[in-house]
Amino acid sequence: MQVMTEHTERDGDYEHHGGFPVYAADPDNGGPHFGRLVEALRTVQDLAVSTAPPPEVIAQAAEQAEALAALLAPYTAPEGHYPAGRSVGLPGRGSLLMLPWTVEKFDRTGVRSTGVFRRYHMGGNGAAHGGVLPLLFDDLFGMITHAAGRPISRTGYLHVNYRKITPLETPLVVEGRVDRVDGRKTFVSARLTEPDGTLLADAEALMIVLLPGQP
Ligand SMILES: CCCCCCCC/C=C\CCCCCCCC(=O)SCCNC(=O)CCNC(=O)[C@H](O)C(C)(C)COP(=O)(O)OP(=O)(O)OC[C@H]1O[C@@H](n2cnc3c(N)ncnc32)[C@H](O)[C@@H]1OP(=O)(O)O
Repeated sequence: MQVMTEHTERDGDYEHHGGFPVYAADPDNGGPHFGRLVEALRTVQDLAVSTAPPPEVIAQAAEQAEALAALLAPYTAPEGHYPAGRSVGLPGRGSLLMLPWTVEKFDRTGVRSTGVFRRYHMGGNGAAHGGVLPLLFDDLFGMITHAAGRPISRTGYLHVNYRKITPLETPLVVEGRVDRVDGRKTFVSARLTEPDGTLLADAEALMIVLLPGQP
């Protein structure tokens, strides 16, 4: 996967990143234990929304969670200086906010990512929550815009068509591309499918290049 490297082909005005801080991928993916920590925390998230332990177990879990928070709290760092979101070799770039998906293709012609929605992402009746699909598409559209060499852009609008119930714990594919560029505007689209091509959802969005200094 090629992300924000010196070799990525870019538009001439690429360096105008609005007011964004300068980010760089973390080549170490947060070091030898970070991926393990993120996966353990994801499993805790899955269990936190799907278990009904007795009060004494909840009390024990609360104590351990509070102890973990106290362990990490002294190490807060400025945006762009922690591995979460920059560990491009980890599912969801090592960010708990992102879906734990793996980028398989990342170039000017588009981005493809594969993964599953987990228990944590459930809405109702065993299906993925409607709100996590825009999250998946929005992050994909950010990557597509980036992979196409466009300057840092923000989402102007994002439209999702929910075509079919999105299952949990089922390998899925999301793939999208730039459809059209018009000045600062990048029109992008993507499809979420099962491996056999069954369409679950599709989306289109407008990504707008930030002006110098724009937040
Ligand atoms: C990381 C480390 C290394 C590893 C890297 C791994 C890969 C990384 C990949 C990726 C990186 C991540 C990159 C970030 C991605 C983030 C994505 C988001 O979710 S952003 C959050 C949600 N979006 C907002 O919060 C925007 C809020 N809105 C705004 O800030 C403004 O509206 C803004 C800047 C988007 C535009 O405002 P104006 O005043 O500059 O521009 P105006 O004139 O309004 O619009 C420009 C053109 O766009 C049209 N336009 C604007 N909004 C529209 C809309 N909603 N519908 C239709 N047209 C719209 C306008 O009509 C105008 O068009 P005409 O030039 O006249 O043709």
